[in-house]
Amino acid sequence: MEKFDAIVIGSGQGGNPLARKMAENGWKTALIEQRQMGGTCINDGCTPTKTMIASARVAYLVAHSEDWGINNQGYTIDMAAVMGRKEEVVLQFRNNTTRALQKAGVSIIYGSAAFSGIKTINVALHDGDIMELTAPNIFINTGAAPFIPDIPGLRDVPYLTSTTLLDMHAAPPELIIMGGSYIALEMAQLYRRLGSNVTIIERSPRLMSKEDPDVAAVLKNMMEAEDIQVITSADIEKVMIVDGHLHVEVKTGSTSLTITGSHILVATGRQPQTATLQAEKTNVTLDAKGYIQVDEQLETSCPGIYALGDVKPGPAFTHISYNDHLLIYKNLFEKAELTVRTRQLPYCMFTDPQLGRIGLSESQARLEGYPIKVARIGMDRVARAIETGETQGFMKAIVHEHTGQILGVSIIGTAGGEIMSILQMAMLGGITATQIRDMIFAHPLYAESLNNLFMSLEK
Ligand SMILES: Cc1cc2nc3c(=O)[nH]c(=O)nc-3n(C[C@H](O)[C@H](O)[C@H](O)COP(=O)(O)OP(=O)(O)OC[C@H]3O[C@@H](n4cnc5c(N)ncnc54)[C@H](O)[C@@H]3O)c2cc1C
Ligand SMILES: NC(=O)c1ccc[n+]([C@@H]2O[C@H](COP(=O)([O-])OP(=O)(O)OC[C@H]3O[C@@H](n4cnc5c(N)ncnc54)[C@H](O)[C@@H]3O)[C@@H](O)[C@H]2O)c1
Repeated sequence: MEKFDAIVIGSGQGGNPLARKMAENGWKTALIEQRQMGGTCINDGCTPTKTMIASARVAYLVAHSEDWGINNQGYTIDMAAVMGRKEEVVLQFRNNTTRALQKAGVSIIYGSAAFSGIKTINVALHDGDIMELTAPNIFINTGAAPFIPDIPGLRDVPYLTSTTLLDMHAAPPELIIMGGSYIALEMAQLYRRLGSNVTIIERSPRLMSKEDPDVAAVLKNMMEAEDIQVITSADIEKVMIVDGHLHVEVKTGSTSLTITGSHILVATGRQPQTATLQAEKTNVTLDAKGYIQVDEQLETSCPGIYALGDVKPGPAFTHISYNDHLLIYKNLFEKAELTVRTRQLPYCMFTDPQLGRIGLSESQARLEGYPIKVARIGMDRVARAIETGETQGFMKAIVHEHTGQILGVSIIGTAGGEIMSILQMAMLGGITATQIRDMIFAHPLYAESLNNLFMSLEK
């Protein structure tokens, strides 16, 4: 049995920087990965999707170039080039990750890890051997994988997940998407722009159902403006193949529909990758859904074993996994007393235009009884948006009525995530709505309209 100071299971967005820093601090560190370095974000998630979304946006701009007074003679999509570009960026990020870990002296072990005892791990190596490891400090960063709901017929058809869709070398002619949240909306617009006919089928009454109704309404308009069919309040009753074509039987209210298509993408959420970890051999507790339970400092019920990223309950974003590593690292090596309780939770959905979000939504703030004022301005009143011809969406900020502090932000519009981040900084620094109303921003930035956003409170 080989002894280490630290073992990281999974090359996720928290595990990689943590392994590197521990090794740089002199800890003998092993990182075990069963697939590819870089985990979901680099290989199947953020990096490939955002790279392809960039190609899809170019296709959209070329298709609509006449709106900006530019005529063109038509265009074709070179899917091999789109995929090649995506694969190059993924490879670059994956190789950078591997190099950084190797440089720091991390022992990278390719194989599938499972606990064999409290602080001991067996790795089923890719060559068929078993390697035994032990360490006083173990960090579980095994992430999540697509959740496939139990719908009659679904498992009998060749359904796609976000991972397998990204491996297709042609856009599906008719793509049915189950789900109406992050993955569904980003993929719907991406593949529509690459030539697919797309139908979204969402169980909740609206898209992105955790967001405010006005946000969901803009998202629905955005999808429909690109001829993406959106069906909400939908119960999928059955999936089958008829004459080589997919049929999805849907009930919405009292109406029954059959949606047909060539491909179906299941985007109904993700589940933690803990099934093969054999956590029962340690004192690590899982919840009913298989997530690893942690305290506010991300330590599991077994002292010395921590969990980072999507494998624990809570928001599943790359930046959260990354911040998990920072919290653990600072607590272990710098004697900080950081907890997850007070940290900010920004996020951005990369539809075009983007949805940038942080803090309380308007509905949440009202439900929780905060005394609030709502600042709101349509993007069609933002000078920069009018000039660039991209006026979909709005900026909205939830402001505490008495203190002027910003409690939450929803920006749906071009550069929505970037504008949200400006207000995130204001929230962190305690800068009030009035201060931002009167601040000088360079003209004519999108940010300049933050003046007008907070002027709307005076009306
Ligand atoms: C299509 C898509 C798009 C996304 N876009 C965004 C985005 O734009 N922004 C954003 O913030 N988030 C996005 N996400 C979410 C983001 O990818 C995850 O939150 C992020 O990757 C965090 O992952 P992690 O650190 O928990 O682990 P992961 O990155 O999931 O890595 C876990 C690793 O552990 C390995 N592993 C699992 N079990 C074992 C085992 N037993 N032994 C050894 N290795 C094991 C896995 O192979 C994997 O490589 C997206 C996700 C998807 C699917
Ligand atoms: N830009 C980003 O940050 C980004 C992008 C992609 C993914 N992600 C992360 O990946 C995770 C997974 O994303 P996701 O969109 O798959 O999951 P999700 O959990 O956000 O949404 C799943 C959606 O599927 C719907 N649904 C569930 N069962 C259904 C059914 N039987 N029929 C129809 N609809 C059904 C739900 O109502 C929900 O709207 C998210 O937690 C997100 O944090 C983030």
